[in-house]
Amino acid sequence: MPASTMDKDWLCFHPDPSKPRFTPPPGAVDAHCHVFGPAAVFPYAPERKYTPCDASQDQLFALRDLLGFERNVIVQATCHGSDNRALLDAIAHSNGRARGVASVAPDVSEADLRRLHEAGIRGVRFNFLRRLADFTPREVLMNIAERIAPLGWHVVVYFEAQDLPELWDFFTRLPTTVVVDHMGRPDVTQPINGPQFEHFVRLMREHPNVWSKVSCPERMSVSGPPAYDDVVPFAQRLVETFPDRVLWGTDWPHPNLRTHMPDDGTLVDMIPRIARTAQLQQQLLVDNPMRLYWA
Ligand SMILES: O=C(O)c1cc(C(=O)O)oc(=O)c1
Repeated sequence: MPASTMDKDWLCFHPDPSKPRFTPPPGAVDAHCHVFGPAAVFPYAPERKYTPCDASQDQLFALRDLLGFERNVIVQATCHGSDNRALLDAIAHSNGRARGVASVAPDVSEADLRRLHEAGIRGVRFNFLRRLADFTPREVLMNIAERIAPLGWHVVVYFEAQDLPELWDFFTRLPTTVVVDHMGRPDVTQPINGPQFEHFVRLMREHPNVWSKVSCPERMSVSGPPAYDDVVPFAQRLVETFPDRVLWGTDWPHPNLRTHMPDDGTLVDMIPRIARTAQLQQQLLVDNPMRLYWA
């Protein structure tokens, strides 16, 4: 099978997203999105767990403009492993309007880290979902975290809520800002004040270096599109409790969705439901991501 043949059941991103009704504030940042390939130029990693459709930097930048955003934070997708070339090329062609979160190999050199910084990388991503990445020992990850800390970078962590108890000690020992992808993937059929989500809120309350992305309703919702009503209270609670430690992103091109592909315009229209004042929207979309990525 050629390297670029996408998985049989792969859903490609929405071909024609709507223009949102909500207008983001000037300078808004889509702080979680990816590029895939194109594989002919930037091949997918041999150790990848999925083969997606190509989703290029030009398509990402066109979406950014359609949605009314000014900047992107591009997060290394697991299908590219620790080969960050597609990500770096996208940042290089963004006219200063993109920064990135990379994946790095344990033996990455100091010189490589400095080059990544020059190229616009401001964090590394650790993935704890076995369907996406192979297990890496905690001490190996801790060593990477200790080496990126002096650069002022942060660690982005992706895990599912049921794994937080086991990961708690590791997360709370990290020497950097820690940014949690997709609210720590709560089971939104459980109560908002039930033990699972309370545990995550406690992590953020007790550890002021922990931030959360209030992203990916399309992944968590059981009630489904276009409103994703069941996810709203979870995101709203984090935005209102920790207004200076939340980020928002589209998650375009939405890897591994199986049931439907969201209209990205609809996702943007959820923002005023989760950040209900102009002040909260300004923090979520502009002030917080600018502090973390463009300071
Ligand atoms: O849930 C996922 O499948 C997923 C995958 C990736 C990735 O492969 O990098 O990134 C995400 O933010 C979410």
